[in-house]
Amino acid sequence: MTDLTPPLAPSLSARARAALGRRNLVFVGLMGAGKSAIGRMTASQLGLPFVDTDAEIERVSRMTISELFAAYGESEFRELETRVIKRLLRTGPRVISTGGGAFINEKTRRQIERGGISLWLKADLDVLWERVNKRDHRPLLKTENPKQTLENLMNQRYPVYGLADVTVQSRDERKEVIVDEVLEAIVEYCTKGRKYD
Ligand SMILES: Nc1ncnc2c1ncn2[C@@H]1O[C@H](COP(=O)(O)OP(=O)(O)O)[C@@H](O)[C@H]1O
Ligand SMILES: O=C(O)C1=C[C@@H](OP(=O)(O)O)[C@@H](O)[C@H](O)C1
Ligand SMILES: [Mg+2]
Repeated sequence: MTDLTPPLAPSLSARARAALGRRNLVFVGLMGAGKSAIGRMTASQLGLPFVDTDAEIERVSRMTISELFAAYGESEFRELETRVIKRLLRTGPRVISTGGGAFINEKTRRQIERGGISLWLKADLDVLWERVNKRDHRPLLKTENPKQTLENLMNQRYPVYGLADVTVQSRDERKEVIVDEVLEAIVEYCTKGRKYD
């Protein structure tokens, strides 16, 4: 007997995976935007390996990010971050979540531009603050007024994050919803071949 059931339409994950092809997907954006959490879930939906650059830096240096900042300062951390990201971009495809400063560094940004699709998870100050004030592992926020520091970083960095290929709004919404929006945005960007926001 012939099976007359119509073929199922490809799922959103499958369409996004096909659209991405051999390219890496690189999450950028400010601390608390959800790069690590949403990046990991997106990788799982795409069936791709996931790497968080902060975790990779901690693994190779056998130090925490806070220890690295304290022992060697931010500029040494950035050197290490650039080297790690360059290596990760060389093979793929994979999903890479960067630390908030990575895309701001010109050298690292050029590497990301060459090696993958950059996706800015954009969020309002209050959303970011709600998320980051629960933990204290971010050395840049160990200041007198961390919320003000975060706002200053927003003002400095948002024009640069705006150079990313794709922008998705991270907000007070379930992570699964944001992941679906990320997948939709990838399909849209890859099929239309232009900046998406
Ligand atoms: N859509 C979301 N809803 C609720 N919590 C979120 C959402 N996205 C991220 N988070 C939480 O916010 C915190 C910061 O997220 P994280 O992925 O570490 O951000 P980043 O890597 O951009 O600094 C984590 O506890 C994470 O689980
Ligand atoms: O914004 C930044 O410069 C940083 C963000 C952090 O990562 P998350 O954005 O994942 O918190 C981490 O790389 C380091 O503390 C510096
Ligand atoms: Mg992170």
